Amino acid sequence: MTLSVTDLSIARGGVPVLQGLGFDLAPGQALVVRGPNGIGKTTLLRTIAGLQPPISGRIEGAEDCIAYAGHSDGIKPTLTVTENLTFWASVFGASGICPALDAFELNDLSDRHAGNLSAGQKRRLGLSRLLVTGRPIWVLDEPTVSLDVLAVALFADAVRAHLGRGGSALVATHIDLGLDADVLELGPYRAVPRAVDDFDGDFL
Ligand SMILES: Nc1ncnc2c1ncn2[C@@H]1O[C@H](COP(=O)(O)OP(=O)(O)OP(=O)(O)O)[C@@H](O)[C@H]1O
Repeated sequence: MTLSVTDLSIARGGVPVLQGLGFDLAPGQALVVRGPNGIGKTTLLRTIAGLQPPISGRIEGAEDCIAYAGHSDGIKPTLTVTENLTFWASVFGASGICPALDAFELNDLSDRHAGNLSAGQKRRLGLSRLLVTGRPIWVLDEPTVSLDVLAVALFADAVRAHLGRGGSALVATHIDLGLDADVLELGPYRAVPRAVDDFDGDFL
């Protein structure tokens, strides 16, 4: 399934941040979203994941196809690692959790309560959820935060394997993941602030 974004304009907190954005993300493709702090990477990914509406524009091919990993890991702290993955597998109808445990080297932690894991371990658990969703389009917001060098490599391997299976990935990151990826630079799409002259005199 190709994700197709056309003439997209988006806002955060009621303030336009990006406008006129368009791109396609095809099966097997990774697209790295780049831009300085505050330009709208998170806002773009939230919009594509369906967590907020755009101002205007079209997003096609996303419905029931997106697995989103945002800043929050979304883990259930009172459940063990295995119980968390089993819960998500049941939600998404996945047949097993072993590939997820293996890919993120979680087997030794499988009986630990998720709330007692370190930040990087929690992040590995949160990312492992991607593998039990069965969804083809991974939308990932700063996925490597808290990960050490080994875990970053595990994550990059998981993305490569996903692309090899015909999946795709849209990744906002400030680091080089070593992926064979295209780059979507958001600078040219920064929304133009309204000129002071555009405001009604009574408002000012
Ligand atoms: N909850 C919010 N309410 C209002 N404005 C927000 C909110 N969250 C972010 N913003 C603003 O929206 C704009 C876009 O923020 P966003 O988080 O999408 O940027 P980003 O490119 O992901 O930044 P970073 O690289 O720092 O994570 C920024 O100006 C930010 O200050």
